[in-house]
Amino acid sequence: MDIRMYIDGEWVDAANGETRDIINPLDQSVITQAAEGSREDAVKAVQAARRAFDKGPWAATPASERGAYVLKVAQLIERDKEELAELETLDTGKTMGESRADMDDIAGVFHYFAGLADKDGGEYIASPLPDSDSKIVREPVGVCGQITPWNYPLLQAAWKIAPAIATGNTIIVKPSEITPLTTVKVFQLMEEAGLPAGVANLVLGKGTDVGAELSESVDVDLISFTGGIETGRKIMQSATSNMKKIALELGGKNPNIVFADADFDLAVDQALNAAFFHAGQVCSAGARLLVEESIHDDFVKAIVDRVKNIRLGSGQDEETQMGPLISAEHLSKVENYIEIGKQEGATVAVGGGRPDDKTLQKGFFLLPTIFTDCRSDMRIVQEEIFGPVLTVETFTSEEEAVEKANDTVYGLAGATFTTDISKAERVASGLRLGTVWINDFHPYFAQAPWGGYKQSGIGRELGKVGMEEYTETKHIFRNTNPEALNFF
Ligand SMILES: NC(=O)c1ccc[n+]([C@@H]2O[C@H](COP(=O)([O-])OP(=O)(O)OC[C@H]3O[C@@H](n4cnc5c(N)ncnc54)[C@H](O)[C@@H]3O)[C@@H](O)[C@H]2O)c1
Ligand SMILES: C[N+](C)(C)CC=O
Repeated sequence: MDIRMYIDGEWVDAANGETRDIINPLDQSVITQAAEGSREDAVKAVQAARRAFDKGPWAATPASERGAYVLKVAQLIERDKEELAELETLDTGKTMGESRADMDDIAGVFHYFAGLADKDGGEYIASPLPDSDSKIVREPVGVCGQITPWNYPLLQAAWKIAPAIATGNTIIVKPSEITPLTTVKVFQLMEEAGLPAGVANLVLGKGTDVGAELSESVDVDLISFTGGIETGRKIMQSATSNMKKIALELGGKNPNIVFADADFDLAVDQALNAAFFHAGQVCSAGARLLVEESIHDDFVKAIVDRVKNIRLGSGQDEETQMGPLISAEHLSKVENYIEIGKQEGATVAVGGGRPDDKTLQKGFFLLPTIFTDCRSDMRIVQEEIFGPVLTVETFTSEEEAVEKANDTVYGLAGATFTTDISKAERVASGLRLGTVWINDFHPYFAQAPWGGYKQSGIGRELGKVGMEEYTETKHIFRNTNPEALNFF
């Protein structure tokens, strides 16, 4: 597959000719080489997007027509779903089941925003002044930079691309430099759908070059970023160059609260799903288990027994339940956290190292790991590890559970398991999180907003509110009987 950039309707190599090896996390083989863009390429893409917004017809194209383009992209994604899923698995190591679920979500997101594109006709409000009309309309923000991470490469891009182009913006997408494959493929599909030149641009390359250029550029009106908290901080600072709008989807340290009255088997099953789906490399992973003290020992025994049976392997093998981590660098970061946990006095109940299986030695595999005897003040409980590592704490009252769950700088998502629905509703209301699941973990879909409280982010993606992030609100006031005031 030709991994080049798409700028102003043309597929191009990096201006300086640089390329990067794209590594398969399963066995460290080189999948392909990708163009490695620089600031120079980012500047060209911003200029193309600027021209397409300021001079092109895109923003003024009827919303129903823009919606039709977005719908066409959805249909092309559905047509190529299996190929896209295979590419995502190759690039990230996630299982084919996980990749197929991503592709379903991605097609759903394009369908949803295609449908919303022409639904907002503005609104008249009751003007308090006589002889006047007062109308509120929403218009596109302008040129949008969109920076995405490696864990859900295409899904996170789709959440940004679909609402942005549906509302008449022009975009420059910068995927993670280590996982560009599916984003490139979807740009090929957008070209096939007939999107005009300059409306959607793709620049590959490092965050510190391409990403920084997009965040600093005074020609970019909005930056939408999904990634780590420290990168988010830098982007927020760079965005002050022209006070661009920012949307930040950052990390999480997500609590999963299990009460003694929960359906035990369901809660065990979902605690594993929460923590180990995609090897825990999920912003909303339920990495922090809070179990009511009276069932702690039984619960830990049950999850440890099941964790021992999790099948590690190639994402392409339909029997595999957990793939490798994304890179050598990330594996070493997660292993370091396991050492920190031991030094802090937590107990490794299961896992804690790399697998012995000889067939897995070339991949970035780590055994699913559970720490017990954890305290809220430990680094492994407070910091986002972003790997298959679960910490377990206990509580003895509803109030203590909520207090402990809220005791991190993050506020992305979390869950509670109980058969007492009133208790579940009280807990959901007490949690300072953007998403709360009751008796479930992980569901998200195009219709519901996604985003974080506290340091998990700013703004929301998905839902109507996610669409509004890509619009400016304008008040148009018309005096229907103008007369001179003669003040001066
Ligand atoms: N809240 C959410 O919805 C959500 C979803 C997925 C991932 N995440 C978070 O993403 C993180 C993992 O992803 P990652 O390791 O790719 O994150 P990262 O912050 O290292 O990188 C994300 C993107 O930012 C770019 N980047 C890096 N430095 C930059 C800079 N100085 N200026 C501009 N761009 C820069 C990278 O090249 C990449 O494209 C985790 O913290 C995870 O929780 C959050
Ligand atoms: C937003 N989500 C859950 C799809 C991916 C987070 O990493």
